[in-house]
Order: sequence, then structure tokens, then C-alpha cells
Amino acid sequence: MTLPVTNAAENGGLRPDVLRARRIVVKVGSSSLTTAVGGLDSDRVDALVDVLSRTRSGGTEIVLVSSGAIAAGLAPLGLAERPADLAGQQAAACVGQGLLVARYTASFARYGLRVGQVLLTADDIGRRAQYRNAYRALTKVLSMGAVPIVNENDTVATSEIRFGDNDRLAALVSHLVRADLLVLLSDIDGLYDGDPRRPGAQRLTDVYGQQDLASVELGGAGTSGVGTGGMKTKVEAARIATGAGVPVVLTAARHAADALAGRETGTLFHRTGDRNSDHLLWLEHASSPRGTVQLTADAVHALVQGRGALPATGVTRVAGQFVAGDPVELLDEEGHVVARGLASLAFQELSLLRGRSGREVVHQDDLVLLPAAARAAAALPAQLRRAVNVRVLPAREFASRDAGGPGI
Ligand SMILES: Nc1ncnc2c1ncn2[C@@H]1O[C@H](COP(=O)(O)OP(=O)(O)O)[C@@H](O)[C@H]1O
Ligand SMILES: N[C@@H](CCC(=O)OP(=O)(O)O)C(=O)O
Repeated sequence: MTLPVTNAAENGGLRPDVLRARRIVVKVGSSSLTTAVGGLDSDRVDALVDVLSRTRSGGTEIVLVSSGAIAAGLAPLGLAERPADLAGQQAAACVGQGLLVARYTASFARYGLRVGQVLLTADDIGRRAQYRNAYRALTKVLSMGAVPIVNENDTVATSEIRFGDNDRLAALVSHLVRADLLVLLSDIDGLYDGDPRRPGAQRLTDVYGQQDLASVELGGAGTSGVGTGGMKTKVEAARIATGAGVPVVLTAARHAADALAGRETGTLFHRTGDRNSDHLLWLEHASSPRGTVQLTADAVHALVQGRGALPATGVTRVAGQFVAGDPVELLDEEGHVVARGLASLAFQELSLLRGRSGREVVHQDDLVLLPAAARAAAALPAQLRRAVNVRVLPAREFASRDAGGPGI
């Protein structure tokens, strides 16, 4: 698929993707909200809110995804640094989140704007009903003129149900609210071809796809001590968003005004795909399977070819504990994961019906194919692949999605 590429150089230095945007998700990292000695920096919060409020007053809707709960909770709890353990991080987030939103509430009030707190876990947008609810609530808040402030629900986000980082959360929220643009604000003014502290490191102004990233070195978080994912999670977030049709600007928080005005600051990741089906993006990028369902060779074949629903007759083994609607992994006869899907039946029911009932196990609309199946799918003629809407994921992607540390 060839997508029209928009280039700022042909538009008087302004980025058309940004100028066109009527709904923007802005994500700000902890390192851009805290002082050098830790704790929330009111001046930096106010400076960001100045820019966002002006954009909102100009008629563009803003959803703010803000990190900073853990950082804001450190000083009040007498902690000198970010706790290493999950419980410690959750305690800090629990204290800090209230302070963070209180600070935003006061800051936006200077412009007569209201804010609304939205705390999400991956589970909240993984199920179709919750996904729709989250969409409805967020768009309602926007239509009433308020600014939703989103963060991960850190105190309940165990490793099973967490997004993992707010960069990825912001990419999924962009898709959820059907944003026209995602702006990632950090302490660094864009993506560099290597460690930005290295003399001679060059900033990339435009990224058109994975090929532009082949020789880029992606490092971890900066020296602030409060950032988490570093450039890896931002580039991953950009890949998720652009693949779903949302362009991404990555720049420093101090350049937020330029970025939102469409001026050429930071790095623009051009969109590489079109908006795809709502909950499938979550299945691809954030779901944690609750069980496994092993299939016969025939069932795998039918799956890859997109031949309708998957019946229980094609199931040989079931493991785990899941209820209808939970994400499960579908395995081939050798135990390779061939797909992820949302189970139509609960574990107990499927265990009884496997091998002998035509009842649907996973609906075709609730399914994404993973590398093993993708290899088989890739062998299908392109025309057939399009006809059955087979979604092929690169192997690298599945591996990176499953790599997660213990912290928030
Ligand atoms: N190739 C790169 N280009 C830009 N920054 C990089 C790169 N590799 C690593 N980094 C580091 O990533 C940091 C930003 O990530 P992080 O500290 O997690 O910020 P945030 O709190 O905004 O999420 C930068 O300060 C920079 O030191
Ligand atoms: N949810 C956590 C932030 C997690 C995170 O991704 O932080 P950051 O790398 O600063 O964007 C918090 O509010 O502290």
C-alpha cells in the first residue's frame, strides 16, 4: 500500500498532518514534569498547560496522557528515589496520582478549563464492551469541553493487566479516541540516530517507516531517574500509532508550542497504515493471554485462510483459566502460538466441548494471526490474503511485545 506522504518542506515549513488535526493525544513523560531534585515542578506543569489550553481554545480537542504519578508521590512518602519493587511503585503512584491531577486541575482552571481523570488498565480496553464504554466516556468529556487526563491505573495494574508504559498507552488511546495526531513530549527534542549525548548524534526530522530506523540505536531512559522506557518505548508507540493511521510527533516538552503549531520540531513519524479494527490493536499490542487452546492441523489451516468461525471440533487441548471474552493463545500441533483471539466460550465449557461440537471457539473478527501462522499466510497469494483479511504480524513484533519488566 502506498500512502500519500506529506512533507513540511513543501508547506512553508509547517506540517500538514498537524495543521489538519482536530483531536490530538499529547503524552508527557515524568522527566518533563519533575524538578532536578524530584517532585512535581509546578512551573513545568503550568508551561505545558499554557500551550495545551491555547490549543484547546483554538478548537482542537486535547486528550492528555500524563505520567508522573510515581515521581509526584516520592517526596510526600519520604522516598529519595523511585522504588525498585512494584508494590513500592504502586504506593508512590497511589499518593502521587491525586497530587498530579490536583496540580493539573488548578493549572487548567487558570484558563477556565475543567479536567477529568481517566485511569485505565489494559483490561479496560481489551474487552469490546469496556472499549466502547471508554470511547463513549472520553468523547463525551471532550464534547463537554473538558480535558481528559489519562494515566495507567498503577495501583491495580499488576504485570498481567498492565500496558507497561505510558508511551504504548498513549498510542492505544490515540487509536481508541480516533485521534488525528499523537504528540509524545519528553526531555529530548526528538529521535537521534544514537545516544544523544554522543557528539555528532543527528536528529531525524522524518521517519517514513521501519526502514528509516534500521541503523538507529535506541537507548534506555535518560538521566532524570524518573523516566522509564527510554527511546525504545517511544519508537514502539510510534510504530503502533502510525501503523493504525495516526501520525506521531516526538519532541521535547519545551517545544510543545512549536509542535502543536505544526512547526518543524522534533521527529515526525508519518503514518504507515490505516485505522484498523478497534479491539484488534489491543489484542496485538497489549493483551495478556489467560489460557491456551491447541488446534488440529486442519483448524490451523482454516484459520490462516480465514475460513469463517473456529469450531470446537478443531480443538485438541485447553489450558488456563478463562471466561468468555478473555484473550487466549491459539497453538498449532507443535505448540507454536499461531494467533491470539478473544474466547467465545469459558475454559470449563470448551474443555467439555473440544473435539466434538460445532460451537464457535473464537470469532474470526476477534482474531489476530501471529508469526507461525503469518509464515503460512505469507505463502497465500496476495489476492486471497486481502480477500480473507489475514493480518500478518512481523515475528520481531511478537517477541518485543512479550518482553516486560516487573515494574510499572
Ligand atoms: N536514539 C535516541 N534518541 C533520543 N533519545 C534517546 C535515544 N536513545 C536513548 N535516548 C534517551 O531516552 C530518554 C527519554 O526517555 P525517558 O527518560 O523514558 O523519558 P520520558 O520520561 O519522557 O518517557 C532521553 O533523555 C535520552 O537520553
Ligand atoms: N504510570 C506511571 C508512568 C509510567 C511511564 O511510562 O513513565 P514515563 O516513562 O515517564 O512516561 C506514572 O504515572 O508514574
